[in-house]
Amino acid sequence: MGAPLLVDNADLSVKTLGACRIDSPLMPLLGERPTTQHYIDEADKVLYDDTTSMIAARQVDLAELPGFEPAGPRRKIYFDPSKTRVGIVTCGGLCPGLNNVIRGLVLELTSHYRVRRIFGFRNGYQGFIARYGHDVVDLTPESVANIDDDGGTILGSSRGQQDPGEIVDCLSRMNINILFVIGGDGTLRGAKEISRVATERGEKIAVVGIPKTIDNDIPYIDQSFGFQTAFGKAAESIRVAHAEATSAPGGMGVVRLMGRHSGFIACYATLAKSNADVVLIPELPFKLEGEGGLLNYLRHRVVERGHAVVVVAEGAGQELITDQPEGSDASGNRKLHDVGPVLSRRITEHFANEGVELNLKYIDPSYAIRSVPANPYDNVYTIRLAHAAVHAAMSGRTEMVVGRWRRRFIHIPIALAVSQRNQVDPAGDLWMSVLEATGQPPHFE
Ligand SMILES: Nc1ncnc2c1ncn2[C@@H]1O[C@H](COP(=O)(O)OP(=O)(O)O)[C@@H](O)[C@H]1O
Ligand SMILES: O=P(O)(O)OC[C@H]1O[C@](O)(COP(=O)(O)O)[C@@H](O)[C@@H]1O
Ligand SMILES: [Mg+2]
Repeated sequence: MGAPLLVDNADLSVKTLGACRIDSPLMPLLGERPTTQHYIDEADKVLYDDTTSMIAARQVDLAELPGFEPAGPRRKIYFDPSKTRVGIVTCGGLCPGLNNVIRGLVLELTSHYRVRRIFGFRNGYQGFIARYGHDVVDLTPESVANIDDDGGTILGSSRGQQDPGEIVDCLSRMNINILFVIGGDGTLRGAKEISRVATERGEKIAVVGIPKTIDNDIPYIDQSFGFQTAFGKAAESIRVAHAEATSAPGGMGVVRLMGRHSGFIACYATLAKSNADVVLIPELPFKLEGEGGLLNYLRHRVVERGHAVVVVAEGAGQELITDQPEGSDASGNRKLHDVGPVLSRRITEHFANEGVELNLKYIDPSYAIRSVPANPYDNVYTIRLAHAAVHAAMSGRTEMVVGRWRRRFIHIPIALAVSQRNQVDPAGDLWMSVLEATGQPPHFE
């Protein structure tokens, strides 16, 4: 759940393609400046641990404390901008802000580094594979100027595994030096494979990721881009559910939100509009029946208050559904059972058995929360991530992603970014806030 203390400097060290010998065109902007609370020098580190007890537990000297490499422009870079060719790809499910990242990469590459050739690969990793026949897209400042007005991705996306060898063949044929991958854990595993094959072949290709996850499930990132937009949109459904529930006798709203393995959207959307009575997340199994079960709790709530609102993340309560077939999607992700309708049916049956009036309204806004344009916060966040990714790649960093950790922009090795899943910690302060806001018991058991 939380980040393990076992991480050390070796896990945080970022690979590079070689020595940086070229003066960065950003030198005039950069100059010489020391680390402050608003700026980190490239030679400095961002501490992994951020409490005195965590640092004390290390029992090492200050210089040995594990730290992330800070993001930002380097004074010397690896690639010669005038000869650098760049590819960009978006993979996996949609997330608000994908177009913003594409736009940010293109604008930074062209306006500051004067890179001249940027190719967009269509429909995820399929775009590299000849038999799919997807054209590459020339990306220019003009072509990306206003793409951030729309949700989705102008490049398209896909699931389904592709051969990293064929992907590297394509990159070599096109003389591409830098590949930016925008995607989640699956995409980043793919990116790591691409980087491995390129290295085996002696190809100097920088592979830099901008982590995309609407579920906020990639670790070492305070919050993923698009997440704030998504939970803000999800909160609207909770508001609607509350209005329905309070406007009918025995009113109940059930809102199902995305979140396969991590209940962050459910928690944040609930806190953004504190009128849910119960939040159910994948991290916390719950019981329906019995004195301490969910059904009993909801019935009391409706009898006492006249209404109730339940927010359920899609991965919650999977253990309760045994009569639906198992399956997986094209990328091998397990297909989940649809908990919302099952939960609604069980609530309806329970109220009927107990003779308590119920007016249940079920709302599932799933795709409506991830296909929207980014909000102003995510506009800012995505452009800053894009800037950081371009600086990292031009300096020859590879097999890494950019992220924001404790408000500092940092480089994270892909291996570390996919080493575990970020989840809501039932013993953490986020879940405590949810319990405070809803008044629900810590467990339904
Ligand atoms: N272990 C892996 N190695 C190589 N490619 C992978 C791996 N896991 C997933 N991928 C590929 O990455 C792409 C996106 O993965 P997916 O799981 O659909 O989305 P996300 O990146 O959001 O997790 C797909 O083309 C998928 O086949
Ligand atoms: O229906 P699709 O396109 O396969 O995607 C749906 C799934 O992707 C997710 O949004 C997770 O994707 P990310 O966290 O990688 O963005 C799940 O919450 C959701 O079930
Ligand atoms: Mg994934």
